[in-house]
Amino acid sequence: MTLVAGVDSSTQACKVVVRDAVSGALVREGRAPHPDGTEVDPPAWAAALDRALAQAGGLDGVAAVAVGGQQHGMVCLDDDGAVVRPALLWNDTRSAGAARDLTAELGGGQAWADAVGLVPVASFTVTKLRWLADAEPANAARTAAVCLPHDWLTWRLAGAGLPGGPGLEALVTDRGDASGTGYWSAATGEYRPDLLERALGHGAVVPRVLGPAEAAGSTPGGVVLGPGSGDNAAAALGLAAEPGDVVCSIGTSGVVSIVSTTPAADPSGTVAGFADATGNFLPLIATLNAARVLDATAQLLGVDLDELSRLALSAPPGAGGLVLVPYLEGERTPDRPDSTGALHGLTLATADRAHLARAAVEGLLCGLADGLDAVAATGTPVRRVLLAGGGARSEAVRRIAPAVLGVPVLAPPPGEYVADGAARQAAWVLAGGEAPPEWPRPGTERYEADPVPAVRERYADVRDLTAPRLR
Ligand SMILES: Nc1ncnc2c1ncn2[C@@H]1O[C@H](COP(=O)(O)OP(=O)(O)O)[C@@H](O)[C@H]1O
Ligand SMILES: O=C(CO)[C@@H](O)[C@H](O)COP(=O)(O)O
Repeated sequence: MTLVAGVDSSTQACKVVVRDAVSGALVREGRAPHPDGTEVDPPAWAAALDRALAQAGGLDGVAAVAVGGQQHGMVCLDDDGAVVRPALLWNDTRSAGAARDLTAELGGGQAWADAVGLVPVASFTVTKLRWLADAEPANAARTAAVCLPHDWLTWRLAGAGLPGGPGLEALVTDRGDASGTGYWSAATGEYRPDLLERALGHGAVVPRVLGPAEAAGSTPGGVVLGPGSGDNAAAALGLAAEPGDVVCSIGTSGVVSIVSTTPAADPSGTVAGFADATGNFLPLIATLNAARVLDATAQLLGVDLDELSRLALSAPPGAGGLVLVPYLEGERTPDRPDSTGALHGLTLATADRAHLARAAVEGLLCGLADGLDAVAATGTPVRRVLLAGGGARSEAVRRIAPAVLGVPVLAPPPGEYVADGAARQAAWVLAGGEAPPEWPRPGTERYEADPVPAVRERYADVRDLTAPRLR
């Protein structure tokens, strides 16, 4: 049996799956938590990967491994390959001002959409580089190379950091993750070094962009490395999503993405024109507030997530007019980095646990419903909507989603689809060929509900009525 491993180095944890390269059958798995916060020292990811791999039985007998990872995080390296400062993650909003500056400097959203298929918001790497240049010029000056979390972990697996290990020139990435930097275009397949230099103040080494099944070298032990990808592109691969398939992921981020054969370039900045991990495209919207809205509401109510789900399902659709605007981390879509969450519509009748639980689920889903409208407007007809991410383990989310989104949703069994996608990519690198190996598609359970447009209408009325964050 030939084994392959897939890694998901996501916001909250590192997950590893080891699968049979031919059948895709799960053989072993492991996971380890990541530190909290929106700034993380990359060695903490390497330590979590080591722990998760050890729990999964290590790479013994594994022929190939690939890494999927949270997108956009800014990993700056000096000439010797040492990390310059802790990485700013995708959900760190301190670069919101830099995003506004960069957008204005290039002449607005249309110019950025034309250049790289996206308009800067605080999540994208390019804005973090400008923040670094403005706030920490000495660190910006020391930065010789810039890469992303999955690129850095792949490079470490190749032996970087070990005596005689590879240098900066060996950094590699893939189309999926490169397309989230703001200085690589999914439409042209080319870097825009001028945009990186505009942000950072000088040029820097960037990872070579590999093809979807191109080997990224090997570990010192001889395990073949796949190019890896951003977590959303890897999830699409793990779910075997095809053009027209929408993946709605409820993890730390809320994501709605659609596999498409054509690149997207939305000058409003709502939809980011990313690439996928197979050679296609992945227009995507992301929110900063998804599963953790459920975590926070459960904590507020002093219940676990199963009880939160039960409470939410016991309240009526629309929660009697109670609306939770879920901007607990600020927000990216819509672009409100300085906003906070809010509760509207409190009455004696709605001031109870069940209504609040329902409002939390509906609030996060309303953000994703706006996202579904936006990705559907990019022109690729929506074939089906798949639910993924840790938050999809909530029965309330699965049952309320079709009412808020207005379409039936398909829920695959709970699983680690990002890590699965990375493992499938590793198997593809071994097998070669034009398409990834055919592994059995995850079965899905279909959830349907009568659409309740009033939920989104009331949400739209109040979502901008929030207080600014205290800085
Ligand atoms: N049964 C459940 N109900 C609701 N949320 C859940 C459930 N199980 C896990 N989660 C949530 O899923 C989130 C983690 O999801 P995951 O997709 O792994 O996140 P990430 O990829 O961002 O690290 C956590 O916030 C966790 O509370
Ligand atoms: O910023 C984005 C997508 O643009 C996020 O989706 C990150 O990629 C983090 O993903 P999770 O850890 O929440 O899965």
